[in-house]
Amino acid sequence: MGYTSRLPRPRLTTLKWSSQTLIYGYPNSRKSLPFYIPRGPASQNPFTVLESALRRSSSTCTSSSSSHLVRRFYSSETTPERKVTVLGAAGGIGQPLALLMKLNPLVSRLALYDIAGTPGVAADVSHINTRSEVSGYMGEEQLGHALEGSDVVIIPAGVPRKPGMTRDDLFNINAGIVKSLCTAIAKYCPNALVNMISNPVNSTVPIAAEVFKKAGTYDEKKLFGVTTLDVVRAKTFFAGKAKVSPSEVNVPVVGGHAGITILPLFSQATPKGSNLSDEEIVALTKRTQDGGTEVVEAKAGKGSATLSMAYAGAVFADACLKGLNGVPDIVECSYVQSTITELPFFASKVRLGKNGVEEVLGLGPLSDYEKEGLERLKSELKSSIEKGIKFANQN
Ligand SMILES: NC(=O)c1ccc[n+]([C@@H]2O[C@H](COP(=O)([O-])OP(=O)(O)OC[C@H]3O[C@@H](n4cnc5c(N)ncnc54)[C@H](O)[C@@H]3O)[C@@H](O)[C@H]2O)c1
Ligand SMILES: O=C(O)C[C@H](O)C(=O)O
Repeated sequence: MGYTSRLPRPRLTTLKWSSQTLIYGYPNSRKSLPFYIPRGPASQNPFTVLESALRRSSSTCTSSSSSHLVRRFYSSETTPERKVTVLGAAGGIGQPLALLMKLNPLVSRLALYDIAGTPGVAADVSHINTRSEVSGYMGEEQLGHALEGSDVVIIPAGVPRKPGMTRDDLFNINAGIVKSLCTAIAKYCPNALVNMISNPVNSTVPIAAEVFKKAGTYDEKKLFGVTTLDVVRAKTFFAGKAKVSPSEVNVPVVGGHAGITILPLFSQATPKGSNLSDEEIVALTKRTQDGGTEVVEAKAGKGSATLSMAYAGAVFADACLKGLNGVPDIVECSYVQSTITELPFFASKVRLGKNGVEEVLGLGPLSDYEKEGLERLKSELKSSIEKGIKFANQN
């Protein structure tokens, strides 16, 4: 693949340390592409504005981390070392997500992996003077290096939709990609938290679970389908109608991540008192369910949501890192193994902690409209889960 195939022995090695720069490259090869990794002091971190935005919206549903605790965990002296790996890092989501993770002061090592194009993305992102050391990996033979020692693995690898397609139409290509990436995760970083973005999420998460079970590494607390973009959309659309600031809104979104399986619970939206009519709630629900399609159609064949997804992915990964670091009361919606309905996987609020999922929270009181929506989504979600499980065990 690309430049790696021309290299004698593509083993990344630390060639030189200085107080500012770590140079990764290939020993004895003048052709190798060194990555210059700035190691500036945390005080130069330009992330402050984005950091506070992430902190504010990191409670998709709720977060009550006190500001002094957040400050303590963000200080460079006490923040633990955390490695984050992005698989599919050169893609439409992968690139802005790599940027956002480079801006996150909780990350000390950022590994960027793709089947093509990673050296350029890694070199580019590595010039940003924030805490983390960046390294790029390309081609299957480097996947293990990308994953080793990782605390959080984010997976936006695979093909996106074009107009007229459902997310399930991506299954034939993306199921195999997810299966092989998860096989490598089981081998190289079995304890990492896995944030699955690749569609169809309703099936790719069960595929990942089956792969981990076969490898003997499955821990249901560590596998997440990223449904944060549904929450981000629900907040934005609700705020527009209720004429409040989107950053003040909280709306849980439950179920799954495709069409009617996306169920926003506007009856639980805060701030309360918006007095939206039943018709307005129905329209907001439909717009949230069709949010992905709205972007796919607007992009007219050039892919699906990338920038808003990178933002949502960064918010969710940030919440996972805070949980790992022991920040209390980190609650996000995510598609996880669940017993809150009869379905084995279901999206709901989850409390994140040092081991991943600390608690899967219940649905709370539902309106009659939401109760109907819940019953309506179950058969589609069930068959997407079964399709994923069958694929993982047949292939
Ligand atoms: N969960 C969500 O809310 C959500 C939102 C938006 C998009 N998505 C999904 O995310 C996925 C990626 O979307 P995108 O717009 O970034 O697509 P993209 O085509 O722009 O990028 C995908 C990247 O994956 C890489 N890739 C392909 N096979 C790989 C492999 N085996 N290992 C590593 N990398 C590999 C490609 O080289 C490419 O760089 C799609 O499946 C899309 O449907 C999910
Ligand atoms: O809609 C898509 O295909 C991408 C993603 O699932 C989204 O919700 O934007």
